[in-house]
Amino acid sequence: IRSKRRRNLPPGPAGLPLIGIFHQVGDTPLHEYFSQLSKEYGPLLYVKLGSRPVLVANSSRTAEEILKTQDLAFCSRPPFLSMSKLSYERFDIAFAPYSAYWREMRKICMLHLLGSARVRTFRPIREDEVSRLVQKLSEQASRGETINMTERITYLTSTLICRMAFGKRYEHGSGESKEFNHIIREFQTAISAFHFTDYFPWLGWLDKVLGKIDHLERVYKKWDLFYQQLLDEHQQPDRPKSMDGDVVDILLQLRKDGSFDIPLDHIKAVLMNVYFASTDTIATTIVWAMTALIKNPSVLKKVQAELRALPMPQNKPLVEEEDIAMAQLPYFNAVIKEVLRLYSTIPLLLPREAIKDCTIDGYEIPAKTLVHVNAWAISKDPELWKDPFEFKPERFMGDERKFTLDLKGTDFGLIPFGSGRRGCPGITMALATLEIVMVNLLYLFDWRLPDGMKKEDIDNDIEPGLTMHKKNPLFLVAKKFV
Ligand code: HEM
Repeated sequence: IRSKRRRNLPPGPAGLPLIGIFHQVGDTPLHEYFSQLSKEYGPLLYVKLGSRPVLVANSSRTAEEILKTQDLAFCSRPPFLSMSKLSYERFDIAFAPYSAYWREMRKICMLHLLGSARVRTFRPIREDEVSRLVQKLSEQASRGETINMTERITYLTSTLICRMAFGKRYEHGSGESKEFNHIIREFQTAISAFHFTDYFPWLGWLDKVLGKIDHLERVYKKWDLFYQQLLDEHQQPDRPKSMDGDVVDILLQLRKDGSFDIPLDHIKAVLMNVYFASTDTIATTIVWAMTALIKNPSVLKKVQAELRALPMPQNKPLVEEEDIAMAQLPYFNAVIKEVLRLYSTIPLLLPREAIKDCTIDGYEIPAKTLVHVNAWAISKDPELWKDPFEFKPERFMGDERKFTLDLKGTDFGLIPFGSGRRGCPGITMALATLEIVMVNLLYLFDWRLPDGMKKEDIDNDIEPGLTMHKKNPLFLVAKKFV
């Protein structure tokens, strides 16, 4: 009887039979499209994408309902085709369905890979890579060269994470580095590719006919080989002890101890998460930060003045993490928050799935509904944020409540790392990396636009995908300050 009754679903455009609202989205990024719809239909939106029912939370209150009050009902992930394939059929952390397996994996990773103590042990790698970056930038600065910041920063974060996770370092421009970049790009394209199976299951055969399944299989095989070689290298009996300590070593050691009793394929799935959840997100955030600062010279000047007042020993080539840990940097911290607010690195968080039928605001949400929390729209909500599209770190200064806001998902007006059971477990690693890179870029260099370019020429265009990449590279000119 219940299934025959019309459910009291949240409001939203009716869409067409079979395709829902797919045809209406066009080129508008999904987070912006949902945000526009919510102006008409309210903060809780229900639409169909193909035959898939989708719930979108567009306000801090509805986000809190999903990520906190009813977190347990909404803490699974949908079984999308590419994510499933590339995560070893969801035996990772990020795309795994809610289960005892996922809880155990997440607990082990928090304890051994991503907690503050472990993040501290990777400090020498962070400082070494940042000092290599500083060296490169100094050379380019002395020649007055225009620097492709997007390329530099992407290489930095990729190299950093590769060393921490895999114990590998590829020299910029080397054959190995080019090959690695190539398979990274293939992975990124494959994971965010559109598949009919996900939204139009009855057209799933088209994925096969169009060669999409074969392509996915090829990308999967290449990465499987890469992880297998890593595992083999790490298990060589003659591997020097001095090389121990990367994520592969930690996971293999836990497996040997018996405290992490999982097949090697599942270790590969975790390695995938660690690399792909970190590199792109951190690089993108730094590129947007530099974009915002070059477009807002008074903010750039103010944050540099705060950093340059740090008591630094003479002739030290780098601001180290120790120098930052001891300092009070309220304006710098406000700049980081404002970047994450304005640019929302992962605008719709990672998609969730309702585990069971539940009710929000009196509306019925069926089990298996795909759930998006629109972090981008929430952090532009004019009721929470004055002049929401302006870059104003000052909004986080002073004695307002927002000053103490901590990014960990306790204040639902700003949730760049999500919140609740599935919130980002890598936040400590992310913030430590963002901090050391940004402090050094701003302390050690003055920045300007290439000759003939005005700040109005820098666009905010974005690349479609889970992460909100800046579409066009950012070019800047550096001058060494000290
Ligand atoms: C600026 C950098 C980063 C941003 C903005 C970011 C943001 C996010 C967001 C929004 C989610 C989804 C949260 C949700 O569904 O509520 C997430 C999940 C996740 N992040 Fe991050 N992240 C960053 C860096 C990292 C790093 C450095 C790691 C380390 C490996 C990491 C590992 C993960 C994992 C494993 C998940 C899935 C968690 C789960 O499903 O249980 N992230 N991240």
